[in-house]
Amino acid sequence: MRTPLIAGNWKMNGSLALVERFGEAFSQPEVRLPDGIDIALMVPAPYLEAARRAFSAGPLAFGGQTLHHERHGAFTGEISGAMLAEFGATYVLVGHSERRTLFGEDDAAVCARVKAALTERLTPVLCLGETLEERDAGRTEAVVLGQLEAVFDALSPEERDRLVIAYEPVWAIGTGRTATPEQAQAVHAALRARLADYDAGLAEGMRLLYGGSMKAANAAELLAQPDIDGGLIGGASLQVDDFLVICQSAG
Ligand SMILES: O=C(CO)COP(=O)(O)O
Repeated sequence: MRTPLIAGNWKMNGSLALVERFGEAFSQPEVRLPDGIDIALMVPAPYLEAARRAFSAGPLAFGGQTLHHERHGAFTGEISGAMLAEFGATYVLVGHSERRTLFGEDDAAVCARVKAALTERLTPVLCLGETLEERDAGRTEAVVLGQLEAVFDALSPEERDRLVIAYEPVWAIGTGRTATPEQAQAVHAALRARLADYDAGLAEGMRLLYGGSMKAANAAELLAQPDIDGGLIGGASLQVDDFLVICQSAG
């Protein structure tokens, strides 16, 4: 059995006050969360210390949204995995489509960042997804499997076991246009089948999250799919009540 993971990606949103609000809301004794799920928020880097304090007593883990592949050096504006780990982060997103398209991260850069995260004992959440043009051209599987292979081919079997994968169709991110449960399940099944080519145990244990306009109203039917093991949530992870409902849908 795979432990579901509900992860919020705040992107360049939120505030110190929102970190506090989440910390308080999730540590209330009357809050009912399913047993045996993992919950994490990927906060903007300036909020890491606040997250460390506000989430310490509750069920929320936290992580970064990207990292540089070097530990330190003359890379103005960048953040290293060592720094994330120093603040108590346990996860880091790698290869989010916004990083790929807006900040020019190619497969080689994504791969180097995954390796850097693993070196720091962070759990990389490797993000994959096709654009609308690629889907319309019938290339969805080729694109996402290519993104998967670009990283997994470069890792050892022990390293592969330590990743989480998030399938986020680019056309569903921030658009309100969610993939149908069937569309998402089909891609997740293809990803798991490709992982089985590496190793059956790897495929069985790998957590595959869906992301792209997941919200309180559609989380349950997406999370009910056999190969969807959690969610990566943008907009709805900025609302305490919505995020709570999504977490409750994972039980
Ligand atoms: O990009 C996403 C999470 O990483 C998804 O964002 P939305 O949930 O806002 O569509």
